[in-house]
Amino acid sequence: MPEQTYISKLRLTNFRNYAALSIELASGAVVFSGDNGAGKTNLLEAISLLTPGRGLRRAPYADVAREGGDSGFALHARLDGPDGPVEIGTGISGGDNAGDGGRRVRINGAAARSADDMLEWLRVVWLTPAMDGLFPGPAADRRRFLDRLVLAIDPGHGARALDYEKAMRGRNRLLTENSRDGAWFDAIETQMAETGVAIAAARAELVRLLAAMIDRLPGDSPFPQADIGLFGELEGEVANSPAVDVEERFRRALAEGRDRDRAAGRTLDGPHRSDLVVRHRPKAMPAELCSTGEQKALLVGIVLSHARLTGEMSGMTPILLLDEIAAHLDSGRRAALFSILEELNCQAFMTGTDAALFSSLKGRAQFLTVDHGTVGPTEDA
Ligand SMILES: Nc1ncnc2c1ncn2[C@@H]1O[C@H](COP(=O)(O)OP(=O)(O)OP(=O)(O)O)[C@@H](O)[C@H]1O
Repeated sequence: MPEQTYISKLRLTNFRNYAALSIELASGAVVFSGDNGAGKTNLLEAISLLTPGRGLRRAPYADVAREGGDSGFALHARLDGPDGPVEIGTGISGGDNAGDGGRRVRINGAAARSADDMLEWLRVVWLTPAMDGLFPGPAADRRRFLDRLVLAIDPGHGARALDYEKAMRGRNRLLTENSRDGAWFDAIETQMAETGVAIAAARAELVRLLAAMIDRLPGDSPFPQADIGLFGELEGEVANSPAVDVEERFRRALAEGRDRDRAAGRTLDGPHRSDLVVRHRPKAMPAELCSTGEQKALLVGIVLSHARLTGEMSGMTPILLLDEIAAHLDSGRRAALFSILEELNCQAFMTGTDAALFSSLKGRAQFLTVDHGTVGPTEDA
């Protein structure tokens, strides 16, 4: 059984529409309700910055800093978990160069080497309305979703992806500059082959483990089982051949593809072109052809299975951010979601304009009302 990790206290300074906020949080379900524009998603965004990356909106930090503030922002969380309380702080300082150097992270008062260090203490996973178009939408969004799923069980994945992108940008520059510097190409392509195959292997492993977890969803679950797979040459090869052989083949393919890629002005093959393929198992239908509600239910099933996997792999329960989760779910599905969340023992933040959608959680959740930069207990909850 993974041990529960949860945020017991959250403090925001100059974060979006919050000038200063300090709230105590319960360990299970937490419901934020309030009018449109009150600041519910902003709270989830703050929590999503407790994991590496730019958070659930992928916004530039300059946009996150409160309008009318000093161009900086800070957030601070107190975590309670198996290792006792941990204090995590992150933000950017104000002034002319706000955010230029990325955001700073402090853990228990000491500067972290990188944002990846936060993964030692907590894993955060989210589902937002922006992800409703994930299946019919562009492959890049599914790749990003997939890579976030990998990161939650394999903290080295972020650095790997950055190294690959950096090398690929270098190669693309050589291509567009029409460079013939073979030694320089060789060096960059070797790096792309190493990191690219590592990325493909990590994705393939995640899909294998997650598929096994999805199989544990009951066949009659309101969140249908998904068949998941990867579309990508490297991901296919790593399943069947030793990584060194795949690396060598990819390195050779890159070298042989230079003229073609030069004509295209960019690298045409590699894990940056792969895709996550999802099918609705009970309907035997590609996910992108399912109804909006069916797609949402599929996605919820994947995210819940992934939460279970993350707990089992990392030994700590992930923190779930479920923005406007009740909107597309009928009351039966909502009740099923709440009981799965309780069984997973995760701290789960849920938002909605109407607290009544969460009424079956009365007495089992913390209800907070958000009102233009303030947060207080919801009356009648
Ligand atoms: N940098 C910023 N400084 C001040 N206010 C901001 C900043 N960025 C966004 N806001 C404000 O935050 C509010 C949006 O908050 P948020 O998206 O959290 O709303 P919400 O409660 O989730 O609403 P909805 O129910 O419509 O999704 C808007 O009023 C917006 O103007």
